[in-house]
Amino acid sequence: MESCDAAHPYTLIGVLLRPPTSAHAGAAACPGRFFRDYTSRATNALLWIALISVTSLLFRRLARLVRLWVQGSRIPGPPSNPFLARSKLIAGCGSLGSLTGYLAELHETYGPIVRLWLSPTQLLVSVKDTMLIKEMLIKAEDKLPLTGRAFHLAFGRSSLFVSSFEKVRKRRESLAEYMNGKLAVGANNIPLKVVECVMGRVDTIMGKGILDCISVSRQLAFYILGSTLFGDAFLDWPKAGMYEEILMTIAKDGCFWASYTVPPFWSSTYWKYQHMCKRLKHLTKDIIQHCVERYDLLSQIHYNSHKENKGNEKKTRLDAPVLLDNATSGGLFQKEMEEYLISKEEPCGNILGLMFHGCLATASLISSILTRLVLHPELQEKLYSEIIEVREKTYKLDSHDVQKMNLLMATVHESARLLPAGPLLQRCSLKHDICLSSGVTAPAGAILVVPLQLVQMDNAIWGKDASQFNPCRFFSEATNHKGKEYEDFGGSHFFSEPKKKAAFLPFGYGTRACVGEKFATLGIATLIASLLQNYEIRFQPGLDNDPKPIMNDCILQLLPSPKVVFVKRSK
Ligand code: HEM
Repeated sequence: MESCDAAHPYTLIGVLLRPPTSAHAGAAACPGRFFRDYTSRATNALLWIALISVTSLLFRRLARLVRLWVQGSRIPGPPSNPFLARSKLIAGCGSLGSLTGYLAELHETYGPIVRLWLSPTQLLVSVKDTMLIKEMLIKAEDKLPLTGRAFHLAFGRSSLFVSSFEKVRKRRESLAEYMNGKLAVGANNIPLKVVECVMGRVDTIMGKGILDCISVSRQLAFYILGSTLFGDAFLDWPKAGMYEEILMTIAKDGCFWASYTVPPFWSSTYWKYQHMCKRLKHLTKDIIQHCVERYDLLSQIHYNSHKENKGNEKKTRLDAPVLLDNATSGGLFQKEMEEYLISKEEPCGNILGLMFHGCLATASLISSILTRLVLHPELQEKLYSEIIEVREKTYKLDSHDVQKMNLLMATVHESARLLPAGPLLQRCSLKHDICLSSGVTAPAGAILVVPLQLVQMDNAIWGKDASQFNPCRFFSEATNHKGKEYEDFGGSHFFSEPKKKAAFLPFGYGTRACVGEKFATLGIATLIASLLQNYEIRFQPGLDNDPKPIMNDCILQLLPSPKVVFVKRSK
């Protein structure tokens, strides 16, 4: 008989090779030993399983990395070792002023597709040729995981702005339908109310001191989007100012904190950021509550859920805000609103994400337009005449009338061309390699980008004056169609040349293109028309304003925000 203390082969192979009889005999002779034996073997087996899983995971990662290096090295680009990538990148961007400047030089040397190592595990592939851009933006369906993480960290669970296309596909479809239908109608009425609301505030701010284009644009964007999503109740919501401030602060830091793979729990600044995100969520719940009280949403939802049983006809509320009106008709935010009302814990991720992206992008475009208008008083006068001409034939200015204003629409497009919301359109394909018709294969996981400023200001496509502000370049087709209403306005009707059309990408293109393009274009144009109809925008007198755009190599720098005044027009 074996002693209880006898040495056992506590290894996987040992366990497998051991004759079963001895174990049974030992266990029968000493019952405590059976359990000890059993526990040790189970622990051993678990450790082995863990070791094998971790090793295979590491091998898979290593294999993916080697694949990335091999495939990356086949794409044209500067000869660089992925391990020395960061220092090369910093040197390249430093000497040429920005990443876009560096990419411009690389495209000049290596052609329309260029690779650049950002770190040993991060490969950036930049595409500049318009046909290849289209192909890439259709084939690459995912966004960078960093984007999804930034939204998730700041706003919580969401079914929009998530990295994987599979996860956003359904929500995108319902949102697109909603935006292109109801919001386009809502855009008719909102801007004038927003202009009145913001101008009331602008008068107060001007009384206190100086007003700059960026802060006015932020307020306009914030209120136009807020009142579109939440209804008129948003305009008199007392906490709107605080909401805007927190939203903008979170916008600045989002990507920085999301860049940590493990959240930096040790940093007090991180907790301050988290605290701010929490406050924003509370404020979102507050505005929903405010709307609920204003429009008696609860009874609407209740009424709605019982209407089929009772056979009642649906009541139409003409004054209902888009969000709430939509809630009653079973669309966009009904799920969020109902979940919130039931659980009181709904993080409102989609609402916050839309407010965040919509406000930032819309504010940037409005600011770009206002700056052009102050710089070009003659354009302002022409636009005013165009607005008055259309206005005389109509009862009240709406988005259908605005589509007839060719110069105004061209001004919105030209401003978007010269200053897109971000310097790069980014995509990636999480699972599959992307094979392009040029023969280049971008490996799965690579960061695929379109350098927007280079494409939208390419002399070869837009002509020698590509970097100049000239709304008339969009006119070729618009003038031919003068007087015709653009039912399907999507930003492309002005172009007669397919090359230019393909090189105009401020709202992206393809599978993950902006869902709010039509709404934003029409909403902003209607807003600018309402603004110019009532006010003239001028430089603040007595200040040293030099807002001329700066050209650095081929890259247009951000416009400085000129200090402005709004002068009421005499009717
Ligand atoms: C001037 C205003 C705007 C600009 C310049 C803009 C621009 C963009 C761009 C460049 C993208 C990425 C497209 C791509 O990767 O191909 C995007 C995505 C998106 N935009 Fe906008 N946007 C604006 C306003 C809005 C508004 C007002 C909304 C809705 C309220 C909106 C909703 C979205 C959504 C949901 C996505 C994400 C699509 C996805 O990831 O699947 N946008 N936008």
